[in-house]
Amino acid sequence: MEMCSSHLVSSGINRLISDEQQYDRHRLADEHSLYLQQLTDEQHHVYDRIMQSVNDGVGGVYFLYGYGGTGKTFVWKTLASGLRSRGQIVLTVASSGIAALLLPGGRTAHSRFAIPLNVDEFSTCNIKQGSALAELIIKTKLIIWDEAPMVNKHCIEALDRTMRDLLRFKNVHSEEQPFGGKTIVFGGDFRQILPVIPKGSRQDIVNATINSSYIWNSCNMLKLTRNMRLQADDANVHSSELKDFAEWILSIGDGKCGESKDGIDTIQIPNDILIKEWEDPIAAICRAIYPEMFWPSNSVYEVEDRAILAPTLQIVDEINRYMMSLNPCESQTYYSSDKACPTEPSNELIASIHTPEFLNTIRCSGIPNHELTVKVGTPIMLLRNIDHSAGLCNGTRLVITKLGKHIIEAKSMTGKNAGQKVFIPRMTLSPSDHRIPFKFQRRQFPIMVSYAMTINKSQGQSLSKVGLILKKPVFTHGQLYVAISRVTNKKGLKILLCHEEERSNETDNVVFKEVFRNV
Ligand SMILES: Nc1ncnc2c1ncn2[C@@H]1O[C@H](COP(=O)(O)OP(=O)(O)OP(=O)(O)O)[C@@H](O)[C@H]1O
Repeated sequence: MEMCSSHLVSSGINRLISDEQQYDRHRLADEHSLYLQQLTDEQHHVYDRIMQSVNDGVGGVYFLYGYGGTGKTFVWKTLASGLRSRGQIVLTVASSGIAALLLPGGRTAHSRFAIPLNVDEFSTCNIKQGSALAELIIKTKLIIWDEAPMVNKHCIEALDRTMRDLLRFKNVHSEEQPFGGKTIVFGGDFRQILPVIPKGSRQDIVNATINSSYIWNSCNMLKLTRNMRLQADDANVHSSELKDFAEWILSIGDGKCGESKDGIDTIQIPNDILIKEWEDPIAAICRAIYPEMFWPSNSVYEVEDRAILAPTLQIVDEINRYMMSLNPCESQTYYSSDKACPTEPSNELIASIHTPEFLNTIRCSGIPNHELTVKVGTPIMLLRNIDHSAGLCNGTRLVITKLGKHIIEAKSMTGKNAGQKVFIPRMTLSPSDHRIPFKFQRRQFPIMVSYAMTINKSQGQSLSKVGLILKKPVFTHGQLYVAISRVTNKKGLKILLCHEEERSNETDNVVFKEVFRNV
């Protein structure tokens, strides 16, 4: 949506620019020198390259490649504090709301750059020349875009096209320079789930990633290889055990574990992670991850920092229903009101098909179901950005504390706002799913129950206990890697396999190795 310039520019002051210059420069200068002393040699090299590019003002495109825990966020924080302490503007964005929360002053790329929801090779951002947002971009010294491999390359190309155009009055060569001659640094891990292309083939998915874009030819690669999370971790855990676990996770991400056949690897799950004793697989995985829920006299239902993951929504729903049945509190069901958006030209026949009753039956990811049953104590996940500064964005997990008629009260589970109570209102939501060939609106609380969630939805979450249930093997690139890398502690991970007739410790791992061809 185009930002209203008059609203953001009042009495000659561009609010978007002044917001970005409001940082406490003394505090940031102290923070910056502290971070700078701590940087490892490889982190320092990355920092120097990017700072050099900003200071020279010549622009440049960089990609910082490093798996989880190598300190990408640490480098982003050092860069941002260094430039902001000088009063310079750094825009920090991420492809998902959860990753954006980890960045200082972070926003999602879509909201920051007004990127359209449905993009193609001709798309541009909704930013007008002369608008407040255009001025902000012109004044920006550095753009940091985390988790870039999970977004469709057309989103990144839309920003490139827009910036080449916006900067042409400032830089006569902007149209020939990537991102109009600004410095931009992308980050991320190609082992994770790649852009989701509904009904897309393997080739379509690989083709939609940033390293299949024309932008990639201008990208300077920078790498981080040392796992800083493991170094910082609990000294009680034997470090060689942690190292082995981290290497096992990486070998799954790289597709270098197990035997390969027709592009699918068969891997073995270690005995201490596998759940072998079970009658009912759903009950068994729930008992492993939420044992307190099975204690008869228990009144404290610990759900924080835990989740059960599965590849498909169907199993996720089954687990959530099962877990809800263990909570003795009274349930409340909220029904959405759905309506079709008018079509042009208005068509009586279509209107008679898209009745509210028909719309109520539609279930798709990204919007809540028509019928939403919850209880006090139910863990939920937000499906929309509500208030980024309060840590309430798409993907934030909370626990319900009170159920009203028009509002739900909940408590944040993680992050700097953990424990804080918030109110969630009903919102009008429209699905952006290409598979629904017409537009409709649903008014409902923007939440889903999250005892269990799909692996795709868990990307970016950091959890102390993870249960992975595979009634069917994983089916796309990165799913197994993302599922098992949500925990850093081996003890927190349990896997239950029930996709074979006979009990086995083997399952599939899908890695599109061609995606690593040029990284
Ligand atoms: N040079 C450093 N000195 C001290 N601690 C560091 C350093 N670099 C990273 N860390 C710490 O290591 C942990 C992992 O770093 P960070 O979160 O930046 O990694 P990441 O690559 O962004 O991981 P992810 O992709 O999983 O978010 C953090 O606790 C961070 O504070």
